Amino acid sequence: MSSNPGPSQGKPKPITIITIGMAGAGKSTFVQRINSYLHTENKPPYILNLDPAVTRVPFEANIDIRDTVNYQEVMKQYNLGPNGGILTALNLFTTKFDQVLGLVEKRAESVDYVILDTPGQIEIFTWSASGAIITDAVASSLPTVVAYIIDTPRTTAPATFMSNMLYACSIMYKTKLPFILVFNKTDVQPHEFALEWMQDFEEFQAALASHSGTRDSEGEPTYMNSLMNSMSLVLDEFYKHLKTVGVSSMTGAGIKEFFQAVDASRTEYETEYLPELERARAAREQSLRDIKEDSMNRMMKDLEVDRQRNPQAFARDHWDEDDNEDPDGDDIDIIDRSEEPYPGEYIDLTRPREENINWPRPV
Ligand SMILES: Nc1nc2c(ncn2[C@@H]2O[C@H](COP(=O)(O)OP(=O)(O)OP(=O)(O)O)[C@@H](O)[C@H]2O)c(=O)[nH]1
Repeated sequence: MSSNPGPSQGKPKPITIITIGMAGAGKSTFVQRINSYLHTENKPPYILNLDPAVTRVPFEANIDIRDTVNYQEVMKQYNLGPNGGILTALNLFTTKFDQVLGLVEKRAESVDYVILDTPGQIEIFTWSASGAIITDAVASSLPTVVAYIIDTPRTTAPATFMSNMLYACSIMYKTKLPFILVFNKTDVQPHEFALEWMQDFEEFQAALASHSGTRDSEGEPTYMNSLMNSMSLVLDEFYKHLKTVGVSSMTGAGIKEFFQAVDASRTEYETEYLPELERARAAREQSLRDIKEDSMNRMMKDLEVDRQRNPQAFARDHWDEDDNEDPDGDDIDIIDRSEEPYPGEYIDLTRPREENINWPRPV
């Protein structure tokens, strides 16, 4: 695994797009659309399908999880339901992910974009250990951006919109990666309403108030209504860190703008994510060094206590460098007990091996 995803001499490293979204949001159709766009731009991408349960993908994946793990077999063998089967299949595949990354890195010189299509059940990727391992492995090797696909026609109700944004927010803070909100299916429903709600929380609160069911029988705002009002203020901060694009995976509208957002994310990755990653790496290494040093200090302290308690023994045991010279020339002092006559043998003290030994008897 490469440890330097930063800009190098010559061709910049390919940027990885991880597509995530609720079931039916249009991830696969979107991947197919960006794939055909990149082909027309003469920049064919490298595609990974990570959905083991998908029956048909509308694109030719370079690496397909289904070639490695048979999800139906996993369900049978491990006696699992569909979601457990998908999760276990993804876990099994993750154990081989270093090979996947090796293959991707081999193609780094010839491709500009690597695309990951993830399982339809969003939580299987976003909240599983394997999803986190895959995301971290890719992001520590190549510049990476998350494309969060939203089903725009199904997000026009303020409560649904809020749930979707909270989900996106949690993924963004979990991965800490550059994040693009992709409002898909704009051929059916333009996404301007969402932009207005994101730019001005009062617009969102007004939309919320105009929806039925937001007041109880006494005319007071319901608990949900108050909660969502407050959340809209909280999310205001989250919206500032986002790029948004409206696309139609059906017609291809907005795809060019999507790639402008992706290319802009490279800078964000290099200036924000990468230094954070290197800081985390350095902190981890420092903490390992600290643990080692602490153990060493404790061991030396213990030795010091022993020396003070028993200075004569210490004087006898004093390690003389000259005494330590190995006549054979190989400086190994470790004793191999397996050379002894009865290595590791259980000794039954009640039946001494040599009869002439006078074992003390209990009185
Ligand atoms: N009108 C319209 N329909 C779309 C668009 N994108 C996807 N769809 C439709 O939305 C449905 C779901 O699309 P998929 O690409 O299968 O969605 P997905 O998120 O990959 O689905 P799962 O992986 O099963 O969760 C399909 O019927 C698509 O034809 C779009 O931009 N416009």
